[in-house]
Amino acid sequence: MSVRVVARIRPLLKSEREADVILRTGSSATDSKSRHSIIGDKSDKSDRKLAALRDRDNVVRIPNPKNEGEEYAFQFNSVYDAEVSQQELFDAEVSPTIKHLLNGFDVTLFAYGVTGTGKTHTMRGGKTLADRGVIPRLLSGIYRRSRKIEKDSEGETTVHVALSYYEIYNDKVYDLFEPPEKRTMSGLPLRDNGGKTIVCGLSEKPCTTLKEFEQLYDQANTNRSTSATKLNAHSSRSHAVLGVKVTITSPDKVRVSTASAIDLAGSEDNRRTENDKERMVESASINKSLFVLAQCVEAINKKQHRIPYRESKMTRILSLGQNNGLTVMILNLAPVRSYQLDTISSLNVANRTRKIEVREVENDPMFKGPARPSIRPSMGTRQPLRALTASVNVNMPAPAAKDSAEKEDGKPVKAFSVYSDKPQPKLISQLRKPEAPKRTSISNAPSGLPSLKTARQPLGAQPTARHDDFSAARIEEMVERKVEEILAVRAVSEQSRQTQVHELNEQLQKRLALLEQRIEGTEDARAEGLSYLLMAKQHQARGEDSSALRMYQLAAPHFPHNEKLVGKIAALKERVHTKAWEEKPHSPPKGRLGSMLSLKKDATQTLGKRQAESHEYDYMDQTHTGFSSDEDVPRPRHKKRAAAKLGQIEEAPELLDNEDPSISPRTMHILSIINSRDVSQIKLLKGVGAKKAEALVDCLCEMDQTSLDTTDSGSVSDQPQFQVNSLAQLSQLKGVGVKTVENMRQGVLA
Ligand SMILES: Nc1ncnc2c1ncn2[C@@H]1O[C@H](COP(=O)(O)OP(=O)(O)OP(=O)(O)O)[C@@H](O)[C@H]1O
Repeated sequence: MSVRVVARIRPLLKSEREADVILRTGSSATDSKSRHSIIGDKSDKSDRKLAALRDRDNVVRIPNPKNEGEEYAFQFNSVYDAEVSQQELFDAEVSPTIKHLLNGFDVTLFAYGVTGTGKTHTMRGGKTLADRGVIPRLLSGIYRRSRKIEKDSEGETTVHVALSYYEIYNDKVYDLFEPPEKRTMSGLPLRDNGGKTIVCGLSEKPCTTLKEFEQLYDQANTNRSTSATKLNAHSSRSHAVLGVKVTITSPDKVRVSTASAIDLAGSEDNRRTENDKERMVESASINKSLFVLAQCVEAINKKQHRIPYRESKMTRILSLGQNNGLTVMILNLAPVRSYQLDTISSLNVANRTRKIEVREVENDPMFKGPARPSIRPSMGTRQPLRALTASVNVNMPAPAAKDSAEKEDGKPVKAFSVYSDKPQPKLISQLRKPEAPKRTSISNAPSGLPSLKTARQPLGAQPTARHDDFSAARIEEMVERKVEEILAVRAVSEQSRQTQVHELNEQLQKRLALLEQRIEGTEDARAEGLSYLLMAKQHQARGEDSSALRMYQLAAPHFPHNEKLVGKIAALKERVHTKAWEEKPHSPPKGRLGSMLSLKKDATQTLGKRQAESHEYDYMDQTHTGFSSDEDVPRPRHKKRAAAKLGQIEEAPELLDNEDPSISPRTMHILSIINSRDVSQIKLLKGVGAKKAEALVDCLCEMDQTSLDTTDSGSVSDQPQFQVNSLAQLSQLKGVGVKTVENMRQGVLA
């Protein structure tokens, strides 16, 4: 069966003019009668009312906005014009569904249309009896019919009505039976339950009379989000869903069915509403959900694989085409031109909705088992398994219980049940559905329903009827047990998951720290390497090839696999050797610091250069602080000054012999000045002065002489033999101390 779509055209409002009416109903051409059928004429009112109801053509016509001479025609299951009353609409469209509802079918009634077209008027209506809308009339009809069923069954069957009422506002679900202060930001969540969408945490109010309903409904409607817009003084800003759950309990079965009455919010053209910011947000949400609804309708029509129900809460709840039972869509229309485009759009959606097929399936009834004598009083006083089994056995006829408890050989059978994962009969409140023959025999029993209990008693003794012996308490017990087990397993797995996550986090942190260290280390090393390169270039620019070579060599480990650098070092080495070979006839081979001693002798030039170098070192300090921590800077441990005796230098042979490969550029600079034996340069070092410089040079010359005496090469050289290789060694020279060396260093830094 397809969705039933009926169109209802509202009368003109006070602000609207008859001249603007563009909608027509009926099959005839643009005659005055059909126009009248919309706007109303009190003279032959009742005749036209009937004509409208009997208008089997059921067509709504609207002119093409681009060509007034052309008309679009939309056919629906019924069309109701402005003269049709609330009572007539209800009698024709809603009343017949009540019978289905009480027979176990779900019923969905929803009003769809542009804002201000009469959806709320249709669903809720006004306060007077005549103005009451579909919803109060539906409830009235349900109660009336329920009383009849109860009366006809002489009290054997009872009908219970419970209500839920919620709104979908800005795509969030709020319980309308709860005051707005109790709302949470996120609203109530939705869950899928056996193909139906349910709202979690929704309150359900039992409602036994129409009066009670009216109170509850009126109160709840004060919680609904409505506001005045330019198009409707009482515009609904949300979709409101009233759920009427009807539970019919007869001696053998329980039937539950639900009627959903939905007053959708209307689509809005915000060029016309002049909505403020808040209204615009609401409007966007309303329009979006209605757009999704239209998309769902289109997708169903086109038999697409994916229907975008889940893109809005409203479509998810409405589940058009997925819900079972009966669905009636009331398309509300305004007859005037200002609504023309929106009306055409609504007519299109409704027209497509008409083609949606819904399964006319009744809800499964829940059949009741034999009545149990007692229900377990509370969860706290849970009985042990054996005792429980005994309580189950209470339901068995005594001889049968005895028979089954003892085998022929006298051995008692197991007095407990084995729980298994095999499919069990339906649990919780839904009791097992008996096999067809049993149902037939029950329904055919002349004595009617009261005979059921006695008719079923003997079944307990049959081997196949073992499951019938589950009492409600037993079933509840089993469910609780299972739930507890599942929860325990979940708790354990959640705990272990959290531990895993924690461990993983720690590991991740460690790895991150390592990576950071590695990156930082690489950066530092690279900066150091770059400083060496810079210094090398400066030395080379000044023609100090040996110093440049040394700097390049120091830089090399920081740039492994750098072929350019390797090539540069090789070329420089070559050049230095050639130079040394060329100079050989005039000068002997240089000491370990070789060409470092080739500083220019001109004092002013040297000073300028020294200042320039000092400046460069400053730059290096800023870029690489590692240079300030010279490893060879002696730490002043004692006040005791190193003796300026040659013999005492031998006390620190490692400093002399082991040339530190990581010697810093500043140290190298100081040592090169010292080894130059140039008093004019040395005296410029901080804290040295002329006297100290002369004493230092004397000391060095003395050392040169000594080393000449100790070598047996016999070669005579003008070049100094002894080279100071570290600051530690320098601090041990005559007239120099740790403090002086520190001063020299600071002088270079300053
Ligand atoms: N059949 C009708 N008979 C008399 N008045 C009607 C009818 N339909 C609608 N109206 C009037 O039209 C106005 C707008 O109706 P209503 O508020 O029901 O529109 P709506 O479609 O629910 O709008 P919204 O989507 O903004 O909530 C109201 O004043 C209402 O009384």
